[in-house]
Amino acid sequence: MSVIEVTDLRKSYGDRTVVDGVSFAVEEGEIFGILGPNGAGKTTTVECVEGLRVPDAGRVRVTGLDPVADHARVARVLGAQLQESELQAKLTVREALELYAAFYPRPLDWRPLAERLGLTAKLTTRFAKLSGGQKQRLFIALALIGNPRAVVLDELTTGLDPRARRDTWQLIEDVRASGVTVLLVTHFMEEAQRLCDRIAVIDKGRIAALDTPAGLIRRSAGATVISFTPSAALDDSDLNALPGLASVEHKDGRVTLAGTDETVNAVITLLARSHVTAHQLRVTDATLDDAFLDLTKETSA
Ligand SMILES: Nc1ncnc2c1ncn2[C@@H]1O[C@H](COP(=O)(O)OP(=O)(O)OP(=O)(O)O)[C@@H](O)[C@H]1O
Repeated sequence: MSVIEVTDLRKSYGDRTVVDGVSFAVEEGEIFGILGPNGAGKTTTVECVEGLRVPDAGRVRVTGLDPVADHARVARVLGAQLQESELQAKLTVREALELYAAFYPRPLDWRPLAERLGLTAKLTTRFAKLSGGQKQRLFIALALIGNPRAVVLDELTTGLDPRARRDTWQLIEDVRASGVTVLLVTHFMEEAQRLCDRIAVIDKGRIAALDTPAGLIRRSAGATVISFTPSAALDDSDLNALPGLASVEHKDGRVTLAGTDETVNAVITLLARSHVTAHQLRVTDATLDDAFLDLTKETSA
């Protein structure tokens, strides 16, 4: 059984449909990413998983339980990261940990948890005095304190500096290594590429693609990019006829082609046949960024 199962989820606000038939399943021990542009419906989707919103249609199960009908039991198996505004400014780190531990029947011991998250030196510090990274670490601790099987982390690293973001990534990897399944909502491609086993790309309330990061890159047009400055002009019709070609661009005497490995081989053959030398030849893999733009471009046009 999957830890989280979402089947044909639909949710509208008034006459605006923001989640329009979303389905995915998160397996035990996975870091599963939900990636999408602003307003795509990511938060609404995970709030339905958490039982904070009631779906209009479709089915959501968390370890087989309905998050709305079985809200109390779901809250015990699914940890949720809190939004900043939900903690009182004067609460110390220790008080917050003790308070939240008291909500659960079998909480983790907060001391080793605080130690693991690098909060031991901050136990007497009030919430308002914590840095952005320390607050995020506390939110992770509070999401884990109930000893959940899975945890939802929504935009956890937004607003953090690059160092704090990297530290948080390490923590998320540690959380998974400790056996907790992670559902991660993010805007950051690099974060998704680095952390997630699989990613659902959500756009306008629908799943545009669901695959591993490498699979998403492979399936987008133009997974390989080749660029060079030709010693003599190449015939455009020859370039356009290259197999697997996704796009051709000419700029400042440089030719940039997006395509597949087949395109690379064919362009090399074409250059040799045309006796044209390719100066500063570069072949690079597309990034998840490129794949994301490609996967969401049809619906955003
Ligand atoms: N309670 C609500 N009432 C009306 N509209 C809402 C409500 N909550 C969200 N929306 C709208 O639904 C759409 C989807 O919002 P949602 O927060 O799910 O998107 P998101 O993908 O998480 O976006 P972001 O990345 O910007 O957080 C947005 O246009 C938002 O303005």
